Amino acid sequence: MPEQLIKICGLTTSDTVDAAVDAGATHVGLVHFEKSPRHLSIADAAKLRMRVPDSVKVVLLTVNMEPQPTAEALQEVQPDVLQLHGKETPEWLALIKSKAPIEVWKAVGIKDRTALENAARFKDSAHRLLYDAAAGALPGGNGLALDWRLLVGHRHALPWGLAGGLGPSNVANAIRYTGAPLVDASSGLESEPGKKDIGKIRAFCEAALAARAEAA
Ligand SMILES: O=C(O)c1ccccc1N[C@@H]1O[C@H](COP(=O)(O)O)[C@@H](O)[C@H]1O
Repeated sequence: MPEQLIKICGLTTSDTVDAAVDAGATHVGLVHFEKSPRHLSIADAAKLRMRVPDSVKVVLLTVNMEPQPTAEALQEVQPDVLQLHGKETPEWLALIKSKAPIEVWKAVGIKDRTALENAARFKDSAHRLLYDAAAGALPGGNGLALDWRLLVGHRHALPWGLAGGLGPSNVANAIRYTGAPLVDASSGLESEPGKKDIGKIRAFCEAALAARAEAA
């Protein structure tokens, strides 16, 4: 049975990074986007990154950031994965890849079947697609779920993950219903915008791992 991948995103403190690692997250996400309540400076992201053991991957999330500053951020933070959560094109991804050979995930807002099919345009430029609800007030991190029914039976062009409105109470159903190999949550694990709740992080990881074990 493949491992259930779990990404806890928008972590901003040492204790919540440690809690995510201890709870079984396979990926921890650090957001560098000034409009986000989860924004970290590159220097702070680099400091938090140092706490994460090699067994857990660090994902740096940016939104429409130009390739040159992106390359500089990658150099400083040394993440394992770059998650692009804006309107970046396949050409943009290719340019970033030419500057820094790193795993690149493209987040795509899914409002209908056409949007899901169009995500295949990243087939040669991304390593993974992350399906999220179509943008709300922010490009992501809005706690909005996409219509999971769209994913059932879909032939994915790349490895993929499910984001958008996930939390401890719905992640098991999301895994059962869609078979998502990776689940990603941020605002659903907070007590207020930007403040992660350690109890919710633990409950999310436990529910995701139990759902995957049940499917075995
Ligand atoms: O978390 C943010 O503030 C954010 C800002 C800009 C783009 C993406 C952002 N978060 C990512 O959005 C998805 C869904 O989040 P949620 O669970 O619905 O809150 C996830 O990948 C977040 O990391």
